[in-house]
Amino acid sequence: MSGTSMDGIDAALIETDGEGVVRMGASVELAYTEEERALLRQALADALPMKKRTERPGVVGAAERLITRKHADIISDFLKEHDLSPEDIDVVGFHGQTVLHRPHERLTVQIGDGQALADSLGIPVVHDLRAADVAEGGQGAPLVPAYHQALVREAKLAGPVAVLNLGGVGNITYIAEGHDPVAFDTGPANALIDDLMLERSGVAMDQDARQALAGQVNQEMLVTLMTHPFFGEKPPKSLDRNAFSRETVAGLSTRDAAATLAAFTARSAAAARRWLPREPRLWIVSGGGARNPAILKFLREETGATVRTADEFGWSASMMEAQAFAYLAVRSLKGLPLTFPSSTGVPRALTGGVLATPGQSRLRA
Ligand SMILES: Nc1ncnc2c1ncn2[C@@H]1O[C@H](COP(=O)(O)OP(=O)(O)OP(=O)(O)O)[C@@H](O)[C@H]1O
Ligand SMILES: CC(=O)N[C@H]1[C@@H]2OC[C@@H](O2)[C@@H](O)[C@@H]1O[C@H](C)C(=O)O
Repeated sequence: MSGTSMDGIDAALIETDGEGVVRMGASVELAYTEEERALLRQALADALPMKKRTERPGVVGAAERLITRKHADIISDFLKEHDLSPEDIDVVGFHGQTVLHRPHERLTVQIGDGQALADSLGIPVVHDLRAADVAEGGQGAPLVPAYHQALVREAKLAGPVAVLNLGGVGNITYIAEGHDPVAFDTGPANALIDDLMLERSGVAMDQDARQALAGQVNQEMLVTLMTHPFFGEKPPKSLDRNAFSRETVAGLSTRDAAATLAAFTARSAAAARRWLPREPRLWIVSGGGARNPAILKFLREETGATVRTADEFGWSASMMEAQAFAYLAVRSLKGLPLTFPSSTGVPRALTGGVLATPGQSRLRA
């Protein structure tokens, strides 16, 4: 998985039948270099005029080659490190890098060449996991809810439970018995904070919320930030990485701006309750935001509920998404649904993903 924060690639091994999660295995992360990150940021800018998902304007093609190569590297290094051979792995779930996400135009673009990855690894690859949903009128995101549901089911947690993933942007999955997962994007998570820190300090992260915890939330600006029309929209709804702007906090000191943006992330997540069938009793936070104590503190204040991190349940806050795409790949092979009317708004529960078998391209040629 290479997520919207573009910090790097996460790879995780799981054993699953596509229903329950049988076993979580080892994982690894590979950070992008500053130059690679700059290329990806440029690719996001160059992708803006895209009208068809096959177009590769500007540096998008170069970024796609980078994404494919880096994923091949991380997986083959992982296999070596753990003394595994390609035959030990049934399938790789390859999300790719989202460069454009405009579901209302039925367009979502994840770059990464699944066939080339399958050929290079000698392992079948399931890729392009959002396209089918968007083609059927779904939001194409979030996709992780099916995995959240499997985890909550296995942990036998009394519902309703909210699993909040805080990556570049945030998304929530509401799980209660007898329900398909209710899920949608909540608002910003770390992307605004990262962009602020990059601009102010040259490093794209407020490590351990050192700035935010030392700052004061500007309540007036927080109210202004919450006037964004996205929060009034009824789900299903999903976000592009750059949907929100940090312009409002531009005049604040770094610590106050970081505090205000962390509070913005928490308040927008809490605002999601408006669209849930019932108030969650327990919030489980995953993604990089689980490592931001300011966001967790504000979320406790905003919701008044129990807020825990995924790690506290023996899950992995940082590897949840990588594991989820492995899980989804298996579901795809079995034709099981990846998305639901209650998650992406797709008219019926739908499977997705494209299977690339090693050597297929040569056979076709
Ligand atoms: N120790 C930390 N302190 C503060 N923030 C952190 C810490 N560790 C990670 N983060 C934040 O988490 C972000 C990465 O989160 P994550 O890996 O979940 O995102 P992603 O998978 O790229 O995004 P998405 O879920 O949107 O696709 C970083 O950009 C950073 O802002
Ligand atoms: C289009 C796209 O890549 N969306 C991401 C993004 O990052 C978080 C949020 O927005 C989520 O909807 C989605 O990723 C997660 C992994 C998902 O689909 O569940």
